[in-house]
Amino acid sequence: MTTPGRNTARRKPPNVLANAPFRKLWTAMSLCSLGDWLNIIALTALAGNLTSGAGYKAQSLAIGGVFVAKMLPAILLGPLAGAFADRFDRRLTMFFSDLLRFALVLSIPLIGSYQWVIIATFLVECVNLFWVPAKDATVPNLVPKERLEEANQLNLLVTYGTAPVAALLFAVLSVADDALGRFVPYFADRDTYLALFINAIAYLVSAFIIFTLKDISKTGATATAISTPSVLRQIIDGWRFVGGNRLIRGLVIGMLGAFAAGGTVVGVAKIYVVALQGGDAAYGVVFGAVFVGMASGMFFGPRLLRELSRRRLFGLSIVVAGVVLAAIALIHNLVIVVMLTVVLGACAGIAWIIGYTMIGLEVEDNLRGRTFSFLQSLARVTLLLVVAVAPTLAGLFGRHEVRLGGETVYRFDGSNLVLLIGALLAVIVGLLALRHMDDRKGVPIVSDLVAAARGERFAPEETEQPRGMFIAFEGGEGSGKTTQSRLLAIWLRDQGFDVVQTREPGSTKVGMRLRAILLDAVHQGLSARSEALLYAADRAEHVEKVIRPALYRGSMVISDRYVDSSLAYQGAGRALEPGDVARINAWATGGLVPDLTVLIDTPPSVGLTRLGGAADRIESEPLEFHERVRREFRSLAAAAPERYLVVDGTLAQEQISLLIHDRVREVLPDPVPEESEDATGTIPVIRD
Ligand SMILES: Nc1ncnc2c1ncn2[C@@H]1O[C@H](COP(=O)(O)OP(=O)(O)O)[C@@H](O)[C@H]1O
Ligand SMILES: Cc1cn([C@H]2C[C@H](O)[C@@H](COP(=O)(O)OP(=O)(O)O)O2)c(=O)[nH]c1=O
Repeated sequence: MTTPGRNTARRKPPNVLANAPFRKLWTAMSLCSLGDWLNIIALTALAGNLTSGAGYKAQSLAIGGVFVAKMLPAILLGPLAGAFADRFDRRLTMFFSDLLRFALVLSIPLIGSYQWVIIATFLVECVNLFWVPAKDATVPNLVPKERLEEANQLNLLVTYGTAPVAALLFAVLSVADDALGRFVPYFADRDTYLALFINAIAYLVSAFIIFTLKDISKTGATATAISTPSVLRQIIDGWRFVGGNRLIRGLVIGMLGAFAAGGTVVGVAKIYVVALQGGDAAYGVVFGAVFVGMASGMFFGPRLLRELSRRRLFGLSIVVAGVVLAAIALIHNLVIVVMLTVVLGACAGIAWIIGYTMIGLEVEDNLRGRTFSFLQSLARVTLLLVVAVAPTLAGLFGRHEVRLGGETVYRFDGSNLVLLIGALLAVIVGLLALRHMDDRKGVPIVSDLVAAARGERFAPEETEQPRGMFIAFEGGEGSGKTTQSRLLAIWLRDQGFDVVQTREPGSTKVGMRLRAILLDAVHQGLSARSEALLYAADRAEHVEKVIRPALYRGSMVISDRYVDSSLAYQGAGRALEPGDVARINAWATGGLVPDLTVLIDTPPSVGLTRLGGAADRIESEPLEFHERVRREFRSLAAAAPERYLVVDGTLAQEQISLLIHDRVREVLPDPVPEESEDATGTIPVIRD
């Protein structure tokens, strides 16, 4: 913890935990969260133990019952209690809630009947409905506004971060309970009691801390009123504005799929562990494994396979979660199941964090808060359904044995079935996400994965190159590029090709803005480097949004200017390092090189005089600049004659066209017969 004024003194303001009242509240919250998690694990385990003589079906249903009792109050009565809680003195509300929870939890082992487990669970959750909103409303009172986000993050950390701690603590406590049972007969065969006692004490300590926290305002009057719309309302409203966005819809469904996969394990863990001859300690370990995995997935996920498209990683992690879940369902070995559960949790965590981040980026600022609360409500309902339905379904299916010939018998119980169904769902959801959200269509996912594992981004080989053809026109000002590229487009269309005619800069939405900056004579002070970067930015958009998609469709793409213009104008004209200009452009275009570049070589003295209208920022450069540009174009062409056609721009338009056709005909996928030249004769002359 940070002390104000010490290591954070210089630039960073002090950590929110330096605020003593908030620190106290946070400690109480951490204890309660730990208690809550311990409570759910201990009670489901206890429900299983109390009904162990009643058969598989009754035992499963009993565990499902605890989950339902645990989650129902929040969904049914949440908003009601929220409104109520705001009218009372918050400190006393929390204090008495803690005392009540202490008494209720303590009564469970003392009474020791299944019915009371369910009733007490339900009551504890009803009390929680008062505690939580009182706590939520108190935080903004104790913490300055600019620290609120940090405080909320800390809240989230203890809410979920205490789960694995509680699970492991439970495992340790049930072992300790066994040991204690040898000396104190009361604890013998009462594996979960110690955990419940600790749980009760956590609430009691929290009550004490809250009681000493005098800074909590007495009523809700001074605080920002918090209104919590019902979970159902949030979901309906939320779907209205995110349902229309295809990407977000995919993300939400995928995230819930991942969540449900983790939830199935939690739901049937107890009965599955019993079937695998594991005790309560083993149950705690499996429960904890899900959360340890999730936490590490959320932490390492963003760092994992950096070169892989996030959308692909999202879909893949859900598919892998499904496959791992299937393995968990089928392999009857506790140690392997625990290890696989960590992997499953990690996959779910990766999917969750990627989805969360992507939604954060996609959704506009003013809708983001609502979207996240929608997501959390939906996750809660999904979890409720899964943890309640999973054990119930498992119970109804019952226990089965399959004879595999001879002595070998394979057990296939309800829990195996439920896990398999969960696995199937996750795989389907993951595959749908991969198909609908893929941003690297045409690139095999395996090659992408192998490259990403090596820390590289996979660039398609020659054989996977787009089917279309890319022709660029280059040359100085007024050399006739626009005229000739249009004529070529018309000629190719006449041959039946699908042609996309485009130009640089300014062929995309962003590109048009960049063009305005680049060519407006007003921006005289633009530095050479930023000019080069802006042209490269325009090109990156152009390649990704226009050229590549067209090439993948099999179209002919004709671009008026491309990378060579930057090499000539920014490299030679502005005297930037040619290697640098080439590198940023190779990066911007993902290495896309034209199949043919037509250089219309015209002396600047001729070209510039052909232009009408006011000169733009580049046209108004001195003649010497344009001479350098021309020389660079020519030397680029000379260096790779197989990819260039250099034509004399002072020839007549028709002559230039014929020269271009001759060369293009050679490189076309289906050679165009000479007679087709007649078609061009009918084309009207194009004037600018
Ligand atoms: N071969 C040519 N001979 C004479 N004028 C030409 C020729 N090609 C084009 N022009 C004219 O020169 C001007 C500039 O041509 P344009 O195709 O816009 O060049 P660029 O796109 O290279 O700036 C236009 O008015 C066009 O009609
Ligand atoms: C594409 C590109 C263009 N330019 C300059 C050259 C041109 O003067 C201008 C493009 O203007 P534009 O009006 O399209 O002219 P033109 O008909 O001559 O192609 O941008 C660069 O300096 N670097 C580049 O990478």
